[in-house]
Amino acid sequence: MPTSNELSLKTTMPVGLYSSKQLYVIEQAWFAQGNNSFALMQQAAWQMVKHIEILYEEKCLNEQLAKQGIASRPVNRPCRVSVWVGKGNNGGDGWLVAYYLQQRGWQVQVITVGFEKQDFVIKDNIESSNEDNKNPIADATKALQLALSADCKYRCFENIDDRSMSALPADVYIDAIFGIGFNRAASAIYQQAICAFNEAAEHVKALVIAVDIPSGLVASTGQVFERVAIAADVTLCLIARKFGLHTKDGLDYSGAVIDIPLIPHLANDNALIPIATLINSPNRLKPRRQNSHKGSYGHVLIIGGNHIDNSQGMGGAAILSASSAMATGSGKITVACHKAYHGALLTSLPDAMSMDLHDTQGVKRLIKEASVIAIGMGLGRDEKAKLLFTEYLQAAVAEGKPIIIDADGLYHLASLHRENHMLIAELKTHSKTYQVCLTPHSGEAARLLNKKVDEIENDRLAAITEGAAIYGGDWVLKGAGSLILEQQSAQAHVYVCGVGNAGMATAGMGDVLAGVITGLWAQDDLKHELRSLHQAVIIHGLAGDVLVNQTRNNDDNLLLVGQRGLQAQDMPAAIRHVMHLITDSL
Ligand SMILES: NC(=O)C1=CN([C@@H]2O[C@H](COP(=O)(O)OP(=O)(O)OC[C@H]3O[C@@H](n4cnc5c(N)ncnc54)[C@H](OP(=O)(O)O)[C@@H]3O)[C@@H](O)[C@H]2O)[C@@H](O)CC1
Ligand SMILES: Nc1ncnc2c1ncn2[C@@H]1O[C@H](COP(=O)(O)OP(=O)(O)O)[C@@H](O)[C@H]1O
Repeated sequence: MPTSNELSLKTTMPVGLYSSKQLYVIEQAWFAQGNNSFALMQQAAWQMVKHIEILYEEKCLNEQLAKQGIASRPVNRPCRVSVWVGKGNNGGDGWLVAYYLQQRGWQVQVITVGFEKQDFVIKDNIESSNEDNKNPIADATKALQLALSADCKYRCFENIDDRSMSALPADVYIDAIFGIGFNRAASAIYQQAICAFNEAAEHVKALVIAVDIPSGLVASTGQVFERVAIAADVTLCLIARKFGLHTKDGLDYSGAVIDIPLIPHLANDNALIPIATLINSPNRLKPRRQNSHKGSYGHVLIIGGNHIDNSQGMGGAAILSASSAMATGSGKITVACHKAYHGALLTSLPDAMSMDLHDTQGVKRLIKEASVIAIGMGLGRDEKAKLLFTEYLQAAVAEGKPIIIDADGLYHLASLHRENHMLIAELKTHSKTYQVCLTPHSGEAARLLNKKVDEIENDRLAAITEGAAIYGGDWVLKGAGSLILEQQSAQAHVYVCGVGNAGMATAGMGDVLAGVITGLWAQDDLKHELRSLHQAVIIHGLAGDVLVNQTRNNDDNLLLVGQRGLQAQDMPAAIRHVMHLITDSL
């Protein structure tokens, strides 16, 4: 997570993200050219060993610095590694890593999971049986045989009560139980092994390194079943970056990701276009033209902030969206909210104009004038609110306006879809010519797609794709590693947001995002890419990161603030700061 000072300097390249299926296609294309699969496994393992040694060295150095000079790296004993292997090729990688580390002087213990006794019978004709090609020996078996022939010590994992698993306190724990072949909830023995691994590694404060992907994490979705997965400090990602490392649970289990690309991507077909692109940096903005005026930066209309039957009030939602749109630099803002909030609006944002949400003629006149319309934040879910939503959305479509639909607007949209209301088809047609954006979190997406929240969460990529196909427009599926689907360009593309933090899991952050999108879209002095949806999501995430890294001056005391207690109302100042940092100087 960058500090605000680093932010101005740090630009990272977008990274293509792939599914397991694509990874297998890349490998097969390589083998089809006559390249040897075991040689690839050896190359993978050898490169990983080099990384493991460097990573362990770095960890020791950092601990040494923290303890002010007290060396923590073992000086009078070998480094110790515990390598946990499963039966697939990921386990094969693990056996070879163990073998090479032992050759490098490490004290090695392999813990096997899911093996039978006969798996460990030493075969002395591996090379010859492989050469006849009738019964080629699996790469993972060859790797195991090589390690056994070099006398690598191993133990079979029995169950979680087997305390001897932690008998060898290791400096480094390597996870090679499952790789990209993991695709369903693990059976009991594997679950126990994963939990035992995590417990033992934590107990001895070892460096935890996952081979290719942490075991228990599904490479194509980022799903973890029942929170059972290896919690890695570092993942050594082979061949190509996996989608699941960067969204949903992936962020909690992968640690730092280091790429080991190994081979070129030879397969030359559409199947190998990355399923998504990870982005961490916004596009840079040009300074404003000197000869410009407020009209040059658009007029935003926020429709929301209702007060339902004199009880529940949601004025803050519209105010947060408006302040955030203003912080991005939009020229003019009007908020159509309940009259009860006009005072609060003008107190916190005197720059905004106000309109009574229930003055339908007045609001429709504004829809005509505005450059972008955001609707739904705190609009309410009752029938009266639904009528307002329908009427205003119809007007915005009829006027050919860019539209952002968020929060309660999405609730009503789902109802209209169930009723087969013609507005759904009209909105979809509208989205082919004008910018339209829907910004659901998983709960809202579930309603829009008439599914359970779990179904959405278990395959977020499938959910966003289905949503965009049904309703049209660009989509943000919010949450850790938000997905952004843009279909305005010739080919729909999905981005994964690589910035932002869990401090942003707080009420009002979505209203802020809707404001950022609206504010950017209004500024048509910016080129398309600079006010794209992914640009808005990145700016929003970076603003959240700036807030949790800032130092606050409280009287004379400098206070470092973190994720807990982050408030949406602090976001506009941070957004403005990010806008400044990403703008080239004159
Ligand atoms: N090809 C190459 O040369 C290279 C490959 N490389 C390495 O190979 C890795 C991919 O290997 P892989 O395809 O063998 O998959 P992997 O994850 O090791 O194991 C699959 C096994 O687990 C089982 N299984 C799955 N889910 C399960 C569950 N929930 N509970 C229980 N069992 C479950 C599954 O069983 P099945 O589904 O077949 O019933 C199968 O037996 C990749 O990540 C990289 O590390 C690199 O070395 C580069 C060169
Ligand atoms: N753990 C997290 N990591 C990164 N971003 C997050 C996280 N939790 C929430 N956010 C972001 O904060 C915003 C929350 O939106 P939402 O749930 O709609 O809030 P609200 O409805 O209260 O305004 C989204 O942009 C989301 O991506």
